[in-house]
Amino acid sequence: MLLAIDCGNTNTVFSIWDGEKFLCTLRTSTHHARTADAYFTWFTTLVAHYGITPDIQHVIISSTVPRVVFNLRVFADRFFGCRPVVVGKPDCALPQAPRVDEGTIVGPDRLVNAAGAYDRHGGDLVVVDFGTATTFDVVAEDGAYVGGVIAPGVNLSLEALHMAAAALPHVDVTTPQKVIGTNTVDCIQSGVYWGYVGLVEGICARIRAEYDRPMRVIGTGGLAPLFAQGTQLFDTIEEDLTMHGLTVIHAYNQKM
Ligand SMILES: Nc1ncnc2c1ncn2[C@@H]1O[C@H](COP(=O)(O)OP(=O)(O)O)[C@@H](O)[C@H]1O
Ligand SMILES: CC(C)(COP(=O)(O)O)[C@@H](O)C(=O)NCCC(=O)O
Ligand SMILES: [K+]
Repeated sequence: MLLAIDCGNTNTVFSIWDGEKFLCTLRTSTHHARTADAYFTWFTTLVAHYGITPDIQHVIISSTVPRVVFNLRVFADRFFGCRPVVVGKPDCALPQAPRVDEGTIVGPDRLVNAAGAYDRHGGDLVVVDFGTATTFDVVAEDGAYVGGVIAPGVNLSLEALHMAAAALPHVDVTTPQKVIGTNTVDCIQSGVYWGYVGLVEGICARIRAEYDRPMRVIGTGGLAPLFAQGTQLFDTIEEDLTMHGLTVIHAYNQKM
């Protein structure tokens, strides 16, 4: 069995892959100070709760936070006796090398999204990932990551508004009932929700115009289903896309 770990700037997600399906998906906040022992205590408690007795032989890690990788490596080594594959490190091969400016270190999550999306859909894609940042990853005809767009994430924008304006409260993102808010909270929710719908529609339209070939748009990340309610933009929403990409890259490295 494979343990796939996707560490974002906000959340770290663990999924157990038995070769055919994911047995479970566990989520914790991202903390570089969390020790290998703490990961294991949390992990064993939750898998027992789900009635799973995993037999982990392999671990693959993608992390947008470099500092957490050390403790995750120790976790893999100490508890599963294996050396993890870490996406973005020289010893992790990718099915298609990215084509970007020399010296650019592409976020591993974006390389993983590209590999997962290409495996499921073929090339000529935009993957929109609603994470801490909202990222747009362009996947070429041959499956290579060829660039994209990074925009501030939805929750980051809400937090910035609350921090900068003395009279504005912190609010959660939801689908507003109306565009014209008649109280402060509704006004903020409308601004962020419809602002983001406009942002993703506008950026994808411009990507399509510049790319000059038909492209499909795939949405992923925690907030993707919420935004899919407000636009016809997405061909599909796949919440497990990053995890799927990790299984694809792991299988590719096994064959090497
Ligand atoms: N279903 C949800 N409803 C509301 N907020 C969510 C949901 N899922 C994720 N979030 C929030 O969206 C943001 C991005 O989450 P996530 O996709 O886990 O980011 P990352 O991969 O960058 O760690 C976080 O602030 C998280 O709390
Ligand atoms: C853009 C990101 C911060 C997104 O991270 P996330 O929202 O998943 O936490 C991450 O992919 C990153 O640090 N990228 C490095 C720069 C780049 O991809 O070009
Ligand atoms: K992201």
